[in-house]
Amino acid sequence: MSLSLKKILTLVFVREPGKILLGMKKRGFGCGRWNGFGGKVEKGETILQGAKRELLEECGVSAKHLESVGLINFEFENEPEILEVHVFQASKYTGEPIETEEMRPQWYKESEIPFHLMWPDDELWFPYLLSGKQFEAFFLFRGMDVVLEYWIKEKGLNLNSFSDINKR
Ligand SMILES: Nc1nc2c([nH]c(=O)n2[C@H]2C[C@H](O)[C@@H](COP(=O)(O)OP(=O)(O)OP(=O)(O)O)O2)c(=O)[nH]1
Repeated sequence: MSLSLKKILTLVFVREPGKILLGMKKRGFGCGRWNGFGGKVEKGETILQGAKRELLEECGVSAKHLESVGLINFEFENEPEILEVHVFQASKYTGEPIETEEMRPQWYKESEIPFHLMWPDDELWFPYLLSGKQFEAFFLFRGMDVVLEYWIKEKGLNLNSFSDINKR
């Protein structure tokens, strides 16, 4: 039996027409990078509940409805654990974003997303998120900065329609 350890995580992007809410991660994993809001799903909660809880905890925004947009598996070279990240977007929400101990939120125009200050894979799948296409993706990292291999496919399409299969 192969031992694959999977950690289930959430990632939520709050959207307004032409704008997206990002947060500067102030501590822990991904510190110093702009990202959506999210974290580990806790025991006893659903993925959706976990996503809403993290969004509220990290920036004070309460999502009325979350739409599922993506599923990304991350592997890190020489590490057994796989991160399964469930990506959502919220366009209906209450509350104004506030800074918390974990995140400093800021609205960005969709045309001015600071990819050079984000996880390097984000630039590759954001086009799907921004154009409202559901997607699945896989990234193999060396450390935190180098993507060794990846694929991205639009959900619902078959293997022949992979939009990217790459080795770098
Ligand atoms: N955009 C983007 N987000 C990522 C990548 N990898 C990755 O784990 N994330 C997200 C998923 C989660 O939202 C977040 C990591 O969660 P976390 O470790 O901060 O979880 P947490 O808040 O429960 O952690 P903790 O500090 O409370 O222990 O980063 C990536 O490559 N790109």
